[in-house]
Amino acid sequence: MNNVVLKCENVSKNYLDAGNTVQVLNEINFEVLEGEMVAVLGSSGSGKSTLLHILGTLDTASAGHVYIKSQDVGLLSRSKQADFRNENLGFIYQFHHLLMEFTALENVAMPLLIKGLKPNEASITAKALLERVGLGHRIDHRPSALSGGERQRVAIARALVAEPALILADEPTGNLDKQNGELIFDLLRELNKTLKTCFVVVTHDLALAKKMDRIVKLEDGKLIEVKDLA
Ligand SMILES: Nc1ncnc2c1ncn2[C@@H]1O[C@H](COP(=O)(O)OP(=O)(O)OP(=O)(O)O)[C@@H](O)[C@H]1O
Repeated sequence: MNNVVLKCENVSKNYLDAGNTVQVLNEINFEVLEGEMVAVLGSSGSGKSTLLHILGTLDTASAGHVYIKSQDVGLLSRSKQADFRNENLGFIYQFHHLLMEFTALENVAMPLLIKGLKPNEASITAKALLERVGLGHRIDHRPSALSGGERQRVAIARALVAEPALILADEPTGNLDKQNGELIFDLLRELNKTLKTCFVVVTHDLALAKKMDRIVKLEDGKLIEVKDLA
């Protein structure tokens, strides 16, 4: 039987805007199975980032439940949610929040140190992954000495290094040229195949979406399955 890694049950999100309630997400029901890569499409303002933040426990739903590996994450305290994120989730965001005072290697090693690995082991694993994303020659650089695309690849390596069950990505290849975009997608796909890592990827890039196992689209607060992408 397929394992459900992520499940949204009647998830809604409202914002109060100048005294009016705006419903961005309207009773979303959604499942991601172990080993699935799912693309989330939707026009600007349709709620893609809002949904991704709720799935990643970085924001709370106005109603409904999010289960990750059967845990109702809304029932956890803030500090338990942080532990849960470190243990189970990886994030790839456009504004990647690298730690500016640390090198690329130290940024990527950080999740492993938090997990309790010895510095030497963390460093070896982080270095190998930085080489995989084409940054073997940049490991000792701080983010300020890297280009936007290089920073993006450091952030991707950091999201992947601890081998989380679920990776939430917002335009993961957005800042990259075609060649590096393909390199990153191939790496994500390899991780997906070897470790059955799940991906939920928000993107406007239809070519990237078509490479996923499944495509969904946010429209008028609802999430709909897209069968054929024109
Ligand atoms: N804190 C907030 N307060 C009020 N409204 C908000 C807030 N955050 C988001 N919104 C509104 O919710 C809607 C969805 O925003 P969201 O950022 O999730 O869209 P998106 O699909 O990710 O857009 P884009 O593709 O442009 O990044 C927008 O209309 C936005 O203005």
